[in-house]
Amino acid sequence: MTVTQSPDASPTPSLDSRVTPVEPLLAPAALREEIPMSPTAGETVLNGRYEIAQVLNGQNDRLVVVAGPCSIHDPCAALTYAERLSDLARRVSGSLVVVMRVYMEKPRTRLGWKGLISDPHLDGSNDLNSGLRVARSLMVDILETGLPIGCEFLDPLTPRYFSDAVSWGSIGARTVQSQVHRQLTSGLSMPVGIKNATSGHVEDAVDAIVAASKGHVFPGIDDDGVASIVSTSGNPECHVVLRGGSTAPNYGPSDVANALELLGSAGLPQRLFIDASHGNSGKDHERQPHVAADIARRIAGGEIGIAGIMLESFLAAGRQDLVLGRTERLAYGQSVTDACVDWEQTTRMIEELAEAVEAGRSLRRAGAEDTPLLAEAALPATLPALA
Ligand SMILES: O=C[C@H](O)[C@H](O)COP(=O)(O)O
Ligand SMILES: C=C(OP(=O)(O)O)C(=O)O
Repeated sequence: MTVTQSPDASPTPSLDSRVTPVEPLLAPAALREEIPMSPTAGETVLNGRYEIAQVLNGQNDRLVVVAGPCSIHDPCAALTYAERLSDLARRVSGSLVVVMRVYMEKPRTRLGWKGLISDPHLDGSNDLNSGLRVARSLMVDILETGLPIGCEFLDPLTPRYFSDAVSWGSIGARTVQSQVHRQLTSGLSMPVGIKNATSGHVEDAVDAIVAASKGHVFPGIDDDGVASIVSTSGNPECHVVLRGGSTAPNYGPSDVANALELLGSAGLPQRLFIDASHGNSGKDHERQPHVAADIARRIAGGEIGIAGIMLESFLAAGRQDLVLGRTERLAYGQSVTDACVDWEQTTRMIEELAEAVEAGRSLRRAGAEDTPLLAEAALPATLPALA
């Protein structure tokens, strides 16, 4: 068969038959210079990382609460939420380390809006350079309220643009088995929660923690955006997040005990987070308070394996459909991805969790022995020295 080629065809016809023009992406260093972090914001990031690591390794008996919208679509509403959460966080700081969920990248089951970095104008124009600017700028503003930030890392290139602003990272249920994400995690500078797979399998998260704890060498970009060979030293601060599965939740005492046993048999610290949303609430926001109340009751009763909880929460309850290009139709402060609990419910849940931590403490103080949250022997040799 003779293949004829048109005169204006690509000089490499086997390349790019499905790629429309490639455009330049701004460089990470240029973005960081354009939107710098103040010393106060930088201190919030480092304090957040330090406090979360201390809770994870049992040196601090508070509970980490990662709360915020399923996704950020409106920076103004997100900042209003941050200001409220920051006040609440200060009030409960004796019992809880509150981190705001600032999710800028959304992994989709099939198709859908992929988050503020991918499509900041919510109109399908996919203006990634603006998306990176809006995302970093909002993160810096949130840090100024004194709140540390948590987010999911989805694209392997984007962390260089904003990971310096993040105190807690997550690898999601859809990417937990991905080698690319495990390599990425091995080089992240903060504690990272690894979700169980959407199937409910916790083993995948344990495998990812082991893989990410070691150093890797892989392709990436440098601060100038140049394709580079990246070498990492491994991340010893990864932990499981139980998020439920497609057929059942996994926040109950036996689910936690099984996950802790899996961690123990892999030589990992026996502490984990629980996501009150997603598979643990069947994506029904009205079930989240029940999940959080159950966890609060168990913490008050002395259960010690739970280091953190995730809540999907925003100003208004529920969710709404996003029609690309029709943002004037959107209700203020309501999620455009998964349904969230509203601000009033969030306050009640966080206060209840703070009381539970205090009750658990009193129980331990009253006990004949002072039960450590994590036995010294269970700490991995690789844990970094905490200043
Ligand atoms: O947390 C958000 C969603 O659960 C996740 O991005 C998947 O969303 P989808 O199933 O609506 O695509
Ligand atoms: C996508 C998320 O969760 P999961 O990976 O558990 O589905 C999320 O927390 O936004």
